[in-house]
Amino acid sequence: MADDYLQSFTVAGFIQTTHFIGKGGSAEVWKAFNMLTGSPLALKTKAIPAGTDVPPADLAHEAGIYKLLRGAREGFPSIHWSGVDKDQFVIAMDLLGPNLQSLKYVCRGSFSLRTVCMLAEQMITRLQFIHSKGIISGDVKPHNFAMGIGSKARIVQLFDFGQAAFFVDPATNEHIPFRGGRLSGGTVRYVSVAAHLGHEISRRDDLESLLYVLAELFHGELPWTTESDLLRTAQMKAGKEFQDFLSQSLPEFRAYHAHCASLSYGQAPDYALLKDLFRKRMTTESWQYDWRFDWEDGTALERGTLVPEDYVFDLRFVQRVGLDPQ
Ligand SMILES: Nc1ncnc2c1ncn2[C@@H]1O[C@H](COP(=O)(O)OP(=O)(O)OP(=O)(O)O)[C@@H](O)[C@H]1O
Repeated sequence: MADDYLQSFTVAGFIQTTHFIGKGGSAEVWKAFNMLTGSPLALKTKAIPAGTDVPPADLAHEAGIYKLLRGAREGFPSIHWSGVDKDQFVIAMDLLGPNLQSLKYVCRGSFSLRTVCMLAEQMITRLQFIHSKGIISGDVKPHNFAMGIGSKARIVQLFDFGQAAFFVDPATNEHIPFRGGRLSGGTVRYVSVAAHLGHEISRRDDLESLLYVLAELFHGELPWTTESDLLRTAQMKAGKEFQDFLSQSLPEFRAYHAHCASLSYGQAPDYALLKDLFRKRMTTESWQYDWRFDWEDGTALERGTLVPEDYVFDLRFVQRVGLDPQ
């Protein structure tokens, strides 16, 4: 690992960074630890313009969203500290494990149906929770779901609320009115058809994006690729290409799509109906919700995971180097 990936600075007197993890749209993320407890942390940082102490609006907004999600039983990184420290704004949160995009790679490009059903249960529940707080993600993608670490290693965590928005007006407690002519945020590959059209997005759009994510995790690809331009991607999602794709896909995905298509702009999705689609499949196949996903147990994958069998502790190797008493 290059030296510049090993960087150490302290924040708020009790947090010390150890490594650079990565750079997002506008912020940097660091691996760190709490110097008082030793517990691992991740820091999201953004420089403040010289001579000011005004927090950057986007990161301050994200910190606010995390605070609103504090009541969740599980599934979101906890915030340990946020604020201005020296010349940067910092959010200190739980360190997460690998995201679903990396895990898909480890599983050679796609997940088994059992893993997709178990993921769907947790991912729909995460969206249901943020929606219950009046928040929509606006950027549902495999990179924004990561596994926890340690005792949370089988719990899917939703993170990165850089594009999150409120769909309930705090002044009136009403759903925000529909508007057109909006600039589409999110990630082209997964945004809803309405977002492509510049419509204000709502809860149904998060769930539509999740359908694209689940379908890609299962099939390994979607009809549109990174090469398809914006207009072509929108046409494929709304048109025959996605219909054809669905017709050869799982009945669960077809029913899920039909539900999304039936929702009006301000209507609450039927989360239970969506979860039931995958629960029924788990029951029909006599699969247990043991949360042992493919990356932990690759036996349901045709070609196993990328981790070769030789990594498994091998007694013959121990004998060869003379460590075995016999
Ligand atoms: N709490 C965390 N623990 C571990 N890694 C994290 C954590 N938060 C973010 N990361 C990683 O840091 C990198 C940058 O994170 P960021 O949240 O900015 O994501 P991004 O999706 O790249 O940003 P954007 O969507 O704004 O372009 C990503 O690789 C992300 O997986």
